[in-house]
Amino acid sequence: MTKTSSSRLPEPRVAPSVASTTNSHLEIDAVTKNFGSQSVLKGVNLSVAKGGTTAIVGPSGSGKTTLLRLIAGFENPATGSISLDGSKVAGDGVWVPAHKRHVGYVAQDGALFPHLSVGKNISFGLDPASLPGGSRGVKDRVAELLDMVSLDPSMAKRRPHQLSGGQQQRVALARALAREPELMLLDEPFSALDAGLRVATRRAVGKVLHDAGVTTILVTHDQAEALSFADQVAVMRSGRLAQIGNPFVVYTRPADRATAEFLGDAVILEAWMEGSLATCSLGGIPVRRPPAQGRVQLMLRPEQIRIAEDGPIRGIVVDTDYFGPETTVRLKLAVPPVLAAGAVADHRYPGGGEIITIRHWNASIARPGSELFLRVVGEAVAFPIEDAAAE
Ligand SMILES: Nc1ncnc2c1ncn2[C@@H]1O[C@H](COP(=O)(O)OP(=O)(O)OP(=O)(O)O)[C@@H](O)[C@H]1O
Repeated sequence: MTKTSSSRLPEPRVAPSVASTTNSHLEIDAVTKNFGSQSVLKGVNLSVAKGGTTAIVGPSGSGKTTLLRLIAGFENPATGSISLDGSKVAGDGVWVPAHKRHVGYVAQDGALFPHLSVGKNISFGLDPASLPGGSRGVKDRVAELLDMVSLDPSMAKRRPHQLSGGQQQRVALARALAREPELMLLDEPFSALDAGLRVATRRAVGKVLHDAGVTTILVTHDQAEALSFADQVAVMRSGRLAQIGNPFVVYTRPADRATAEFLGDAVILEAWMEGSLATCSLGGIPVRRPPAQGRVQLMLRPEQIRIAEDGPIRGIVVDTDYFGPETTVRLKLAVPPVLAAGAVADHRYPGGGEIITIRHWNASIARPGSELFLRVVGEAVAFPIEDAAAE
C-alpha cells in the first residue's frame, strides 16, 4: 500500500456528486435491487472521489447495507451499473467477483474467526509467496498491520475473545487492510462499542485509512458519526439517496424536512416568505434560495437560537432537561411585537405560541415559568408547505 495522504480530497471539500468526476474512484449509476417483490434500492446514483471518505447514513431498513454489499460484489444489481476506477464491475452484463475488486469489508461485529489467533486472522488473506522472506515475511507484515491499527504486536498470539470490542474492531480492520484494498467498506463497525471507545476507535480507524490514502465508505445509523467521519455524507431513505453533500451542507441546508430531522435536532416553525425573508415567531429570518413564497415551513438548528439579554424575541420556559454539558430548554414563544399588528391580523403567520426546544450550557438560567430573550443567528432553511404535509 502506498502512503498517499496527499491524495485526499482536494480543497475545498466539494461533494463529488457535484464535483468533477475525473478523480472518481467509485461510480454507482442508477442501481436498483430487489429481494423477491421488495424493491430495496430504487435507483441510486453516487460518486466517490479517490481517497475520499463517504458516510452513508439513514434509518434502519433504508438499504444502506444492501448498497455496500453491491459495491463489495456480494450481490448483483437488478439494473444499473457500478464502476471502480473507471472500469465497470457490475451491470450491463459485466460481473467482476468480490475478490477481484480490491475492496475491503469490515462488518458490524468484526466477524473475526474465533478459533484462530489474532495473527492468523490478520494473515488469513496474505499470500506468503508474494511477501519477501516467506513465513517470516508474513509475521513481519502482521506486526506492521497491528502497529498500523495501534495494537501491540504481542497481541498476535491472543484469541479474539481475549480482546476488547474496540481491539477486535481494529483487528478486523487490520485483516481487511492486509489485502491492500483501494476501497474500504465499513458496515457500522463501531456500533457495538460504548460511547467513549466508539469515538476513539472511529478516530483511530479514520486516521489509519486516511494515512494510507484508502477510499472509504462508512455505513452508519448515527448522524453525528457520519458528520464527523466523512468528507461526503449520503443520506439514504427508502432505497434512495435523499441528499449527498459535504457534512456542513447537508446539516445546515438539508434538502427536505425528513433529512433535516434525521441529521439532528431541528426547530420547525410555520413562516411567511417574502423575497428572501421569512417572518415567523422568531422574527424576520433570512433564507437562502427560498423554494416558495407565502406560507412555508422554516427550519433552524437549535444552536442558532441563542439566549441573549438584548434579544428581540421573548419566550417563557416550559421545562428543561439537564444533560450535564448542556440543558435542553423548551420555550413557548411570544408574538414578536414588531409583527403583532399587521401580519398576525390577516393570518399571514401563525402568531406565536409555538413551543420550541433550544440548548444552553447553563442549567440555572432557565427555570420553568421564567422569561428569556432570544436572538437568532444565521440563515434558516425553508421547505414548501406541501413537503411538510407529506411527511
Ligand atoms: N438477503 C436479503 N433477502 C431479503 N431481504 C433482504 C436481504 N437483505 C436485506 N433485505 C431487506 O432489504 C431491506 C434493506 O435492508 P438493509 O440491510 O440494506 O438496510 P439498512 O439500511 O442497512 O438497515 P440497518 O440499518 O437496519 O442495517 C430490509 O427491508 C431488509 O429486510
